[in-house]
Amino acid sequence: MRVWSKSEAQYVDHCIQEDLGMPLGYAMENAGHGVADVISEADVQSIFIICGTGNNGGDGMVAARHLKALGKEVFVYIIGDIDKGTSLCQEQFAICQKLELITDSLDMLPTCDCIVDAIAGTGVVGDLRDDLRQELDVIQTHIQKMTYEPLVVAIDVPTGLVADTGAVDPATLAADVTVTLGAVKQGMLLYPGRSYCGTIVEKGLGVSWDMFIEPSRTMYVTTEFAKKLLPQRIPTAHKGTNGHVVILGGSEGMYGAPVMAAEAAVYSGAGKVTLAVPTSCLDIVTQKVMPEVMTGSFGNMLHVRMHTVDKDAVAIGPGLGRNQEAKEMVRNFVNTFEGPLVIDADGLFALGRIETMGTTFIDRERPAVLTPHPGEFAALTGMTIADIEASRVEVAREFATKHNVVLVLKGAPTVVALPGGHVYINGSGNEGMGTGGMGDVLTGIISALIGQGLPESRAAVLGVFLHGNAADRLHEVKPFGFTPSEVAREIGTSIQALMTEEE
Ligand SMILES: NC(=O)C1=CN([C@@H]2O[C@H](COP(=O)(O)OP(=O)(O)OC[C@H]3O[C@@H](n4cnc5c(N)ncnc54)[C@H](OP(=O)(O)O)[C@@H]3O)[C@@H](O)[C@H]2O)[C@@H](O)CC1
Ligand SMILES: Nc1ncnc2c1ncn2[C@@H]1O[C@H](COP(=O)(O)OP(=O)(O)O)[C@@H](O)[C@H]1O
Ligand SMILES: [K+]
Repeated sequence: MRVWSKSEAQYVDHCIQEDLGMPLGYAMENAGHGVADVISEADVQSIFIICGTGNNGGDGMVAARHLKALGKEVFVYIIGDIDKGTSLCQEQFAICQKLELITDSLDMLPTCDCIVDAIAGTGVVGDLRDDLRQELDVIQTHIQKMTYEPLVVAIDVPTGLVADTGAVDPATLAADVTVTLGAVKQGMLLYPGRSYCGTIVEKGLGVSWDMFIEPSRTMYVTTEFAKKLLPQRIPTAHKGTNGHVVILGGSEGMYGAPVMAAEAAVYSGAGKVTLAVPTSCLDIVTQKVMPEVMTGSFGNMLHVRMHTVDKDAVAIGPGLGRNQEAKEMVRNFVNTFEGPLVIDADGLFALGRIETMGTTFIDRERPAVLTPHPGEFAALTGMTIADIEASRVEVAREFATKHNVVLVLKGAPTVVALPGGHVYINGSGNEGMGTGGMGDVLTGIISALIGQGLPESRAAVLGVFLHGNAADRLHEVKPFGFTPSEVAREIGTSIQALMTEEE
């Protein structure tokens, strides 16, 4: 599903008029009609529509007209000075006035079973002004006093949700349904914004927009989308064609991380998996790991090279430790290994600031996959975690393009940014995943998918989705307390569910 930034929404708005010569009112008519369709499908009879004086308010008034025509009781309440509104908004206001839909008080709001937020959409500039905040607070108080819960519908975005970042004004009304126009806005998929949107329904503008903006620059990864990324298995597939994955990790006291990564690779369909650990860890790791995983050890770079030469995917980092020796080993390996590579956890730590790696990543023919959580990404970039979280899509995009890597910036939601500048916002996963080892499992999944022949970009996007989807299945049974290993064991079921998903 395509995701729009605020500037893309505004650019489409511009192109509809300038390039197509189509009056924007046509798009508004479609938008408002779409909103009315959604509301009319809900079991509500009386609708209180709160409109601003921009085009979002215009959409609200178009919806009002359609809902009235469907026999609903409709009230339109305007916030702001209509005389200073956009011409389209004024035009719709004049019609609504003649239809006697306009009310100048909130008195009827508590009698309605649906409240529509058409105050503002992508046109909000800066923080909400205090006068609007006060109006929203009054509306909120009215809603809270109601003896039943009205259906709250937001048009395009809930007013005060920042369309690019997902930041939300304290006065923003939380919606049960957000009818978004053209395409979902980025901030609706990012927290805290995501919690304010309720169910997201996309409605078209009556015109295709993909001739104006790149159709795939930012995508939301849904089940239908992920299904298209699955690897195909030929009937004659054997362990040689399904990829040999090597996990390099482990250190004294950190045996679990590489074991979980290796086992996740097995559960994700790798043909063969070798877990290579420092010599001192070999015995204990061999006892711990499932029998399907082969084990090996390394004491120097030569051993590391022997384990990794000609392999189909190599992941470095889980549980490797942070001592100088480990750090040098990682840097040396990353600087010289040209095969398919995933770097996670202590492997990322060893890189330090990404600039210290010179042109290592830029020179690679196959981009490396880096899987940092925000803390690790902060160490790679020198940014604060707060700044990363405030614009995770844009910082991920910039990093991936600048350094020629597939960046998996983990979190809620995880975003995958590709060297070409495309970003995939993951649509699976849940809060039950916040438990040690969950990232190690993801590393194993992505490595196994690369080993099965998927390009790094596709493996990362699909791997992140499958990881979250497997956890979502466990979450249905228990909200938290499921383990990373259980998530790994669920991957096959997630793949099966994707395969049988209806188009
Ligand atoms: N994409 C498309 O192709 C199409 C898009 N369409 C629709 O157009 C919408 C965008 O419309 P837009 O650009 O007119 O702005 P919009 O969201 O109504 O906001 C303006 C209102 O917000 C207010 N306001 C602003 N800042 C504020 C603040 N800090 N604090 C307080 N108030 C503030 C501002 O008040 P003012 O500052 O003028 O007093 C005014 O009332 C878009 O979301 C979608 O719904 C469809 O109609 C068809 C095709
Ligand atoms: N609230 C959440 N919603 C969705 N995914 C989450 C959430 N919390 C954690 N995750 C996922 O769990 C994984 C945790 O990875 P990481 O922090 O590297 O764990 P570890 O270092 O313990 O292996 C990431 O893939 C992350 O996206
Ligand atoms: K709105």
